[in-house]
Amino acid sequence: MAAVLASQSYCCCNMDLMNQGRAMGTLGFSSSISDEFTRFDWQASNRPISAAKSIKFHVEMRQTELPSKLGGNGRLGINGKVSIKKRDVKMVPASEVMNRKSPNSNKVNMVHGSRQVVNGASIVKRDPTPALSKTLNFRDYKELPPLEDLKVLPSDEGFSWANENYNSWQRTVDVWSFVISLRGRVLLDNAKWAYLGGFTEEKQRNRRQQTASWLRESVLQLGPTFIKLGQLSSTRSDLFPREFVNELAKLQDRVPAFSPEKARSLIEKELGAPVKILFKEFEDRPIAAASLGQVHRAILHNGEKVVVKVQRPGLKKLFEIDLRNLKLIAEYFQRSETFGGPTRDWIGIYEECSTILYQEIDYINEGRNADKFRRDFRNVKWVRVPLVFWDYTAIKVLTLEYVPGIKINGLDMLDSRGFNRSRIASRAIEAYLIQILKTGFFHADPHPGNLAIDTDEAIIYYDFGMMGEIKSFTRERLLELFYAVYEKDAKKVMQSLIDLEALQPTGDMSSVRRSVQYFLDNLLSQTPDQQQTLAAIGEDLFAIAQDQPFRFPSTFTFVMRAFSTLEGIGKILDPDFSFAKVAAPYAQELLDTKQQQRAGTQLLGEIRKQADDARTYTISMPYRVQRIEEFVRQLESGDLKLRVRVLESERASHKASIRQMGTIYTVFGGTLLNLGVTLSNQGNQIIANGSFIGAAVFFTLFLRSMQRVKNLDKFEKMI
Ligand SMILES: Nc1ncnc2c1ncn2[C@@H]1O[C@H](COP(=O)(O)OP(=O)(O)OP(=O)(O)O)[C@@H](O)[C@H]1O
Repeated sequence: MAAVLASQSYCCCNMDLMNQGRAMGTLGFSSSISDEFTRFDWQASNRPISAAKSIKFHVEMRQTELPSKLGGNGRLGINGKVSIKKRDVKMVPASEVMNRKSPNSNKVNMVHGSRQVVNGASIVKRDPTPALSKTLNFRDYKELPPLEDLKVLPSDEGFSWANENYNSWQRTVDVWSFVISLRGRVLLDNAKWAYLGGFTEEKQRNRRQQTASWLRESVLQLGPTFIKLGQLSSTRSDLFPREFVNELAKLQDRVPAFSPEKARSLIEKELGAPVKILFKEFEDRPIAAASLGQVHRAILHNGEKVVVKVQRPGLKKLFEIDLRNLKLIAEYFQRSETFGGPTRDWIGIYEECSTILYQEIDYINEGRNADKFRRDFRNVKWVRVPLVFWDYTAIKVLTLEYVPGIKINGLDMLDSRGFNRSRIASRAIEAYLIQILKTGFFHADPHPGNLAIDTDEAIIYYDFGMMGEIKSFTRERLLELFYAVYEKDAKKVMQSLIDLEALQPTGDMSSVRRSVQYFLDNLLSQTPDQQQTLAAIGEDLFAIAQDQPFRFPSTFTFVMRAFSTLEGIGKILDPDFSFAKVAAPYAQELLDTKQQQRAGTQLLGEIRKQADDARTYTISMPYRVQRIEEFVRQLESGDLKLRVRVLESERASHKASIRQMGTIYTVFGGTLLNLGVTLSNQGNQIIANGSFIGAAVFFTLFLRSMQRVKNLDKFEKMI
């Protein structure tokens, strides 16, 4: 079949692509009718394709269902090689391919590349039968965009942290200089506002903005540990002002890359063989560099295109030095009023961060996470998770299937492919709802760099270093919280928050309850067109938390942050996007489940009642049973409880008055004792003796009172 297809095919390829002379690329094609696609490996010689006599396609084993209109019937496994003669190849400049509709095509030729690279091709199947004369649109499926078009990443040379032989003392000095400067800046800002006064809100914002920019630059200078912590802090709107959070979020794109020599030597050390033996091809220039590692493209000997994520050399040692200092910093912040002092749990935050950091530098852990995440979504066709190549993976090297896509916020590219943006936005949120409500295993960092869109509008996930898990216990509590919010019941909301350890119960919770009630009233009284964004709701929540004994667990803040990031992405993709609309069926499902549970409980109650009634009729009721029933009735109506309560409070007040008398006896006894001593010193022995006797009587009375209190306590324990 493949041969037939080839012999009858006419191919037009993108000239830019042809002239690159790359040894290998992959093209895919999709039928414009069925939208099923087949993948082709495009093999050419090392010289430019324009100089080659023919272009060979190695057809991959993916099955396709050729539409019957095209002569196909049912499933078809295509395997083998397809050669297309050069005279059948028409070269078209990339720009033309992108904008032009081929005369026989009912679709614009597909373009690809998350980095503005335009590669496209189409095959026009020539067939004498008019019914079969259809266009099959080719699209480069796993094409490696030319490196020249990729952004050149800044190098890490010149940064002190890039040198692996860290001098522990020098590093400590660098870190503490930063902390002292930060403290100085914050103190100066506070002093200016307090003493000079007259600062408008806008001026304060500008000043905060300056400090935030300074902080981002300093963090970049301090290197991986601080960059990662900065990125993590950009999720904590509950801890830092908005300007800081926004600046720190920019760290995502600004991390310098390390040299290919370092990358190659680390791969060799980790995988036990030189790169040129391990891979058929390995690109020295990384396609991305992040705080903890960088990503290189490569091709395995079997032709599989992969990405190799290589960890920054010497990270563990750097973490050890930095975390030692960070612990001291957290302890210092905990004591310092400037940094929120005892109202913030800095030590707890330090511990969370250190756990995350160590988890993130274990790529085996990341690979396992990717596998689990892929399993969770195996039945959801529109979510794609790269495969892990375990034979090429170690603690510091992770090799994954190369699954390129368009960045989820790359609007121009999405539009040029005719993608349905609103569907993409809904899918992004829905995938997240599945993680939170169903699988309980969620991607804790779904920023736009970690989400891309595949050729069939599927969502591709990258980076599984930071995953969150919602244990079934927590999930149940979260559901309770959801139901309580739905029922607008502030008391239940508070109880769920206490169970989730998000709220610390203190003596007087009335102010917290008022804040929660206010929040609920505002949240639920809105009409659909007044609905706040999730980000705004999150901010309200965090604002409430500022003055209350709340400490949101990191899981909660990650979930909130993830939802508001995705909601932001949703709004960029589709201005009419509504989170509530996507979430509604899930919320309804949860409410239905609750309803069913309630119905189940009611049924149980009914059965119990009927059993009781049956017993009433069949068993004769002697006097004793009647008494017991009367007793139970009183218990149920609360009479008995009321009386017990009265007795309890009576006993408590009785004890308090005995204690009060005891105190009075001691005061009198002490005074008489003092008087006796003074009189005795003055030689007035007879009156002094009288005072001593009086003192003895009062002390005896005091001892008796204490004994009575003790007896009452004993009695209370007995009943
Ligand atoms: N399997 C893949 N196929 C194609 N591109 C990939 C793949 N994995 C990663 N990338 C690209 O590399 C970039 C960085 O990858 P990744 O997020 O996994 O690195 P990271 O070091 O964990 O970064 P960070 O922790 O800062 O998010 C991604 O945004 C994506 O563009």
